[in-house]
Amino acid sequence: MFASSSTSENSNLSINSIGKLPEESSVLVVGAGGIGCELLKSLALCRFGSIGVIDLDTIEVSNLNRQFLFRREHVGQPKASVACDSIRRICPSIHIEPFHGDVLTDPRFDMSFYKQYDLVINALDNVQARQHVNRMCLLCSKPLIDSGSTGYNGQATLIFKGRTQCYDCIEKPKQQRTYAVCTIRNTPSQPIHCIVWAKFLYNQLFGDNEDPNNEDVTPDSDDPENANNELENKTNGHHRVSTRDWIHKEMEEFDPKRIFNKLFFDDIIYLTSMKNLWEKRRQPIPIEYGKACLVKEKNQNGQGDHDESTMPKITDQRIQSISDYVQMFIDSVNDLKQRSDKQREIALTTKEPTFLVWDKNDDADLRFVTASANLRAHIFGINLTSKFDVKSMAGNIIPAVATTNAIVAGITVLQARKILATLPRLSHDHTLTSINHLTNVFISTDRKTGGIIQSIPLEEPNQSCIQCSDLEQPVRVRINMSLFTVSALYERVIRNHLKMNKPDVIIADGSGRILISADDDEDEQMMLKTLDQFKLMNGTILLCEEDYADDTNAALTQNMKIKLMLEHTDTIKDIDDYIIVDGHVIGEIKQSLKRKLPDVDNDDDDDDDNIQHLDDYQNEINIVKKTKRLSTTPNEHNTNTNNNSGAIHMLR
Ligand SMILES: Nc1ncnc2c1ncn2[C@@H]1O[C@H](COP(=O)(O)OP(=O)(O)OP(=O)(O)O)[C@@H](O)[C@H]1O
Ligand SMILES: [Zn+2]
Repeated sequence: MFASSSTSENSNLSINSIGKLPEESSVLVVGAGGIGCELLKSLALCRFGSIGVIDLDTIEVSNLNRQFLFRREHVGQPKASVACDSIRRICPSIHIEPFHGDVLTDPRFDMSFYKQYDLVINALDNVQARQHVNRMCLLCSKPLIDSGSTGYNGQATLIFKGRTQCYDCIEKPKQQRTYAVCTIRNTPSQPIHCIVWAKFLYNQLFGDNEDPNNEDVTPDSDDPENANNELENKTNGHHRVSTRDWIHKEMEEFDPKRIFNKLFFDDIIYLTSMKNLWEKRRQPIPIEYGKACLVKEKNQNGQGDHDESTMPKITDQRIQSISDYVQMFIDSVNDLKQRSDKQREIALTTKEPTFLVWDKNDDADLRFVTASANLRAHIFGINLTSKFDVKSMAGNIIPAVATTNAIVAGITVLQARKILATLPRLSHDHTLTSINHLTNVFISTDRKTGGIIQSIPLEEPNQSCIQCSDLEQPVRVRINMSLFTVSALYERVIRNHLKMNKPDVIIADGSGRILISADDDEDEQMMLKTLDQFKLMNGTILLCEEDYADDTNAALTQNMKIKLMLEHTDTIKDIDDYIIVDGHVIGEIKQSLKRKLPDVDNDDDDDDDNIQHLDDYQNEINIVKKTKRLSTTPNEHNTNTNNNSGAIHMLR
């Protein structure tokens, strides 16, 4: 089926006879959406003996057109369990088990969970979950197939620890386009600018106000284009008031009409006073609530629905009149206000957030963004956008193609069978034999690169990839993420236990986020936050990197890198407790590690016996690469003193 890169590969397929048979194998499928449903059906029909299915979601009407294991009567039920029920009807003898939960955070999905399976398949739709499963499979040495599709393109790529590139080896292109802040706040010229603005507005009214990415929607008076323009005295008393500050006061006696006038009248008047902006642009025209209700046209300039097609359109695909959008704005604001109040109440007694999170599949969320974006577009003389198109643009969606999903799923099952053929039969040793005959498979409509289905040789791991650069296991620390603070992690685990001085702590999720910077002073408030407040989760890997040079004393110089994996457990109830599960410290250590570095509270020297003394290497001037195993004896390091009350248990 594939455009194979060498004929010898085909002959290697005969090793199927000595490899594992599908009926003897267990596969974990993560994601039961578009590809997941196709995949489960194909795995079952190919007689795979045991399948685990993880999905966090429940079934929505919009899934039914392509996720054929689900029917209308299933809407609202968990995808994982309905998918398993449907598969059991096709293959009654199959052993298939659903897991309704988030692969990122659900404590059930720990290393021992992954170890039950011969093979893991990703059928996910987001980078974060894919990265997480990739890391878990590297940790557990499990073969992983990452399947995915975008429109007519797709892939089924193979990941084997230490033998191929992993998911993190290649930097992911930023999926979201970025727009200049001034364009969004002051001078939009395309529908997408208004949609981005409307999503920021949603966050300001109902979302996470502490999220630093939540850009203010108020006119930006620092716009460089408006330099040297005196503002305040030209605004006829319309002062610029930050929407974020304004809304908090306003929420008390909540009036959607006042919000309307602030956004679409007062702020626009202020914008028009920034004269330089409008020298070469059409000036925006403010609208007041009362007058806007009367505008029956689709747009101020007579613009609007340019689609001359005579095809009948479903309601959501139609452009509506301005007065319709005014009504849509008022109604959706009222709906969301009610929901936001309810959410705050729920948050008092649960771990739920206090704010709403925008979701393209939620009708009130979509109505709010459609109405706000179109009212703004009308003011700036920009074409209006239907609710249907807003959903696609705001959700950054490329439509899913059912046929591509079916092809990807078929190829993925073939890939799975080839992998099983490399696993020794009747043995618990999961070491792969030869993988020379395996390839990555891509489906591409770009004909320049070859056939539609292309088979590309596997590549070696990228040595600069954080996951693959060294193959030592990270130090695993078990904590309760909702109790353990950044400060406890830094002081107790990183400085006191791992004996680092002042390392950078980088979140190794591809985002480049730095949790703690060695160069900056510690922000006390931020240090007191718990790890889950930083959206760190079960399985997150932190890279602690220290490049400490003491000019006056070479013995204090150290260059260390330690990978720290966070494992969440609800069973730890004390905010200071943590458990080091096992691991290696990997470091490039100059001279002696048994030192007293400045600023490090070394009162608790209980690790000294385990620190390798490098005195024997004193004459070596070159950096020595050393691996130090932390203790493996349970409770050997159980310290419970007053000044260091965190209980440390060392387990294997
Ligand atoms: N962290 C996660 N844990 C478990 N399942 C996940 C996680 N992230 C995504 N998924 C699941 O992966 C599946 C991906 O399927 P798909 O790409 O078809 O998306 P969808 O949400 O079903 O469809 P659409 O986004 O088009 O509405 C979804 O069912 C989703 O619930
Ligand atoms: Zn890698």
